[in-house]
Amino acid sequence: MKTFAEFGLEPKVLQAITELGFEEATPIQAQSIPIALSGSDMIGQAQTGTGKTAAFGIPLISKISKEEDRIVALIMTPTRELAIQVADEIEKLSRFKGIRTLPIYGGQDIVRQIRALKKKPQVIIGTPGRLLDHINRKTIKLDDVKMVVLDEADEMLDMGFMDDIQAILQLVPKDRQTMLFSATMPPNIQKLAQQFLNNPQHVSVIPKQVSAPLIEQAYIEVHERQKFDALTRLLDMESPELAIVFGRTKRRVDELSEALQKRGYSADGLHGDLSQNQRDTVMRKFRDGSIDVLVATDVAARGLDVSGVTHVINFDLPQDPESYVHRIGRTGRAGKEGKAWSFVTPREIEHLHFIEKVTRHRIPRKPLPTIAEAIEGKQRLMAERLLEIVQQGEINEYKGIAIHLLEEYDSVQLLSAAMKLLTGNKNDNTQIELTPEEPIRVKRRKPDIRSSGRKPSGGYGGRGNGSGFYNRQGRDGGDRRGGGYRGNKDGSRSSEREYSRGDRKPRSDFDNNRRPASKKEEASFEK
Ligand SMILES: Nc1ncnc2c1ncn2[C@@H]1O[C@H](COP(=O)(O)OP(=O)(O)OP(=O)(O)O)[C@@H](O)[C@H]1O
Ligand SMILES: [Mg+2]
Repeated sequence: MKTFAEFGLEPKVLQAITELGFEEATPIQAQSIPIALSGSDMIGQAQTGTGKTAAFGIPLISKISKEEDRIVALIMTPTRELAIQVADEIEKLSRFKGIRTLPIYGGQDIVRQIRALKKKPQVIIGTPGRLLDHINRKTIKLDDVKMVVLDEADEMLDMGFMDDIQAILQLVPKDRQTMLFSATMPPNIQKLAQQFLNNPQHVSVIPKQVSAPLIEQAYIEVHERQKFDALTRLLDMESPELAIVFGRTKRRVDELSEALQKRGYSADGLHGDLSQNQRDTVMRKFRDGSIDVLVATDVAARGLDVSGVTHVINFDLPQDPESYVHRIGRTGRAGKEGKAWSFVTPREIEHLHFIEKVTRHRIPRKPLPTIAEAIEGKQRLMAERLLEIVQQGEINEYKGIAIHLLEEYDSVQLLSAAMKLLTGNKNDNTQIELTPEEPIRVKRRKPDIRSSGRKPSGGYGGRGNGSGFYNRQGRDGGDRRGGGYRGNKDGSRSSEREYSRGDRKPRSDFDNNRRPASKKEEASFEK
């Protein structure tokens, strides 16, 4: 293990790293930091939650002078939430050095961004669409950019950002340093790397399994109509500190977060159709713990780092194994443990096996939590909360009435009644009906892709899963977005992607007679 002092970093950067509580460099950091400091281009791959942000962030800020009054570094991320988060981490890393960072993303008032740009930030972190918008308006100039980072590059291409990224990179002076981080290395990423990276060094922390080892995975077999009860029982049984529940569609996320709220859970939803203000508010609440269940589409699958996420629940299975890996990677981060549960309908078992095969990890089956287990979980939580309050003290004003009650009633009875009062805040009788989702099926992949194997090192080797999945044919972003998105900068694309992953039109063979073909649903598929 390497300490950060061994990289020869300046004291102000070291001090910030210490304040962040980082003691040793993670493997991807140990390998990337010296390469990035040397000025070489690089391509990095490592498991979720292993500190890739600091792996490029530390060398990046180390190479910037405080006196600089132009944009010298540009970081691109696929989603707005990620732009904010990465900006935040870079800012923390450079707080003693005093580097100015600015996140730039769609959905935010452009005039406000232009005003912020006048304060001469040195590092810009943004989504490609909005960045290009500023470049075209000449409110962002790239003439002095010396470092470019593409974070979650494969995802950006999947979202249809290839043209924008190419347009941006063409405008950055050629003698820059470029760092590309990507979970997978499909041909379109390789093409991008060939086109824009100069003799890149590959850093691939090759794990035995694709997903982070600290995540305990399990699945529960449920019928579509049992899913909601299964979820509430699971939440009660496990009482997560913070949980992310992934739903397949925006409609699903809306219905589910509303249903959870009705049942008394502190939950809220996140997807690409919400206004930027709503998205920011939900994320802020989740980060500060004022909501403890975040219901989200895949917009939250990549890169998001919220400490305290103890559980990820796939209410609906994702279409792609790679999306599964990213979703569950929202827990089990930075050396902490986490649990990932997936609901699988009987018709999706084959798809689950496919995910197991690609991720090279057997996912054990667990039984549906019983009502008794759910109640027990709730009681345990209440008992914990009671004891916490006892330890905190500050209950003197209740002691008088307590003594008075104890003179007349039995202590066990009194405490039980108090617990009943505490646990009874959830309105379990509210009828909940969710619009059913169609089951996910195994997508037929070209046989040569799955059997191609991968090169463990030195090439575009993927993450070491050995299945060749990470080398599969690229789903070229360019033809995903269709013709009509231009001028509707990156916000709309994130929403398109939410559909393109799993929200296929309902198939005629899916429960046609049970499926209410509501207008809302149809509209949501047409968008
Ligand atoms: N050396 C370190 N020691 C301890 N914690 C660290 C270290 N480096 C980073 N972290 C913390 O680990 C968490 C995960 O880091 P980060 O978000 O960069 O992971 P990632 O590899 O980019 O994950 P993902 O693939 O999901 O994007 C963050 O909270 C970060 O502050
Ligand atoms: Mg990341």
